[in-house]
Amino acid sequence: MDIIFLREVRAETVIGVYDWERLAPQTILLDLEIGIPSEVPCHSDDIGDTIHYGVVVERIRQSLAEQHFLLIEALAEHIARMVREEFGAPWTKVAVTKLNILPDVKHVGVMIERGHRPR
Ligand SMILES: Nc1nc2c(c(=O)[nH]1)N=C([C@H](O)[C@@H](O)CO)CN2
Repeated sequence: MDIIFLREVRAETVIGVYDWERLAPQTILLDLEIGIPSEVPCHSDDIGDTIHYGVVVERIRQSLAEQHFLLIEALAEHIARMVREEFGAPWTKVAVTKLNILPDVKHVGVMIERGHRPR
């Protein structure tokens, strides 16, 4: 399967289980791998045959501005579902990273995989 990847996408969202985290949006980083349904775009050279990564990023940022989660697990699941249901990806891997959350820990995060990844 051919895979589009996006590294360290910055997004603003309200996320966290504690009251102080619900007061204002924080910056998170997203890493995505998105399986593309076919090899057609490699031959057609046509954006209409693939998943437009710019549109994916805009959709995620828009959604996270409107929808808020307590857990990074739930946020990752939301993104994975959008990527699969709205963009037709058969498989995706989503990592969510929170910055400067724990003392003496650079980053914390979660990584999930959803869908089937053919060989
Ligand atoms: N497995 C998780 N553990 C924790 C989460 C989370 O989303 N998943 N969140 C928090 C707090 O929101 C934290 O970011 C602030 O201290 C704690 N543990």
